[in-house]
Amino acid sequence: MRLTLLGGFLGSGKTTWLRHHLHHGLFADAFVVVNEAAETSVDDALLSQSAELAVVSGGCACCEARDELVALLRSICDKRVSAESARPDRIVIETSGLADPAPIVAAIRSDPVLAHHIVISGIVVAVDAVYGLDQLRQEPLSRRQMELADLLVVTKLDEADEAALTRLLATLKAINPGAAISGAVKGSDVALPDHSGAEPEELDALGEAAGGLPIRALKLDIGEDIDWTAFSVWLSALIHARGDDILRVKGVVTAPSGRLLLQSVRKIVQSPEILPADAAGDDNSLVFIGRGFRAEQLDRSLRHFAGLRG
Ligand SMILES: Nc1nc2c(ncn2[C@@H]2O[C@H](COP(=O)(O)OP(=O)(O)OP(=O)(O)O)[C@@H](O)[C@H]2O)c(=O)[nH]1
Repeated sequence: MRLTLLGGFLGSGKTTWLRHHLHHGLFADAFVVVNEAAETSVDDALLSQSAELAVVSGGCACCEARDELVALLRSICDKRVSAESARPDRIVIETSGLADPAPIVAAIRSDPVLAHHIVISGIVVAVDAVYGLDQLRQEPLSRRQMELADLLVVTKLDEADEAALTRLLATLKAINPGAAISGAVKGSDVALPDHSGAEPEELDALGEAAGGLPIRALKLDIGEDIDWTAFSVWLSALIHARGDDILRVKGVVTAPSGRLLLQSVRKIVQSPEILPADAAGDDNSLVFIGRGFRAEQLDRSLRHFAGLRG
């Protein structure tokens, strides 16, 4: 089986790109494994409509959940052998935004069963056209992900400033000259601008601590009796004020207008997407990923703002 590892930093556009390619043939019939750093079922709610799917949610597949991932891949190999079927012939693993692809590749290659059945055919890394350069400057993990890619997919070209984009492209070329680079808008391939004359950024060496405090994921239950207007004002204000620390928010809420997928990447908030009533997913909890805040602080702030006790 050919295996594609799909990585990229928090909110870089992995799920959007994969969802598009599941619908449009590149990964038709692939078995999809989604790895989430936090327990949120947003990605499987979005992807389960188009693929056979399994979720590894006990942490990042490069560390805490590595054994879980290996066991899952072994079970896919066993089923294929016992069914004497050529399917699936392809696996895609969407890693969490906090995963380093290298230990995942090493875990697959060093397991005798997996090494026998699985060929790693490529590491695809999504790069956010808006925040990619900042992430290269500040986040050691993000830089490592981009350095390891065989294919760098620069996403969100529709949001990017052209000068910053050509600088990002030149910098990607400089840090990973062997990788192919493509562009995407909402998953569809889009031509990249000419960046042959652009100067790459001189990146400083990043120690492991360069990103400051560790990035953590936490889940906030918001309950069912919340005042939705107060909640949405609170969330917008929070992201506006702390969007450099709160790197990613996502979750599903049951609001009066239906089941809504809410998400933001730093200060960019997506318009809520209405999910089918029967799509997978836990409602009324949001996952916040970032640094410099605690669950109790967020909970207290929300309750105070929304006038809730408890
Ligand atoms: N404007 C625009 N928004 C995009 C594009 N691709 C993704 N997004 C938005 O960016 C946000 C994050 O996209 P996802 O595909 O969920 O990113 P991800 O890398 O899977 O996120 P995590 O799994 O949480 O790390 C969502 O709000 C998407 O709708 C794009 O090409 N253009």
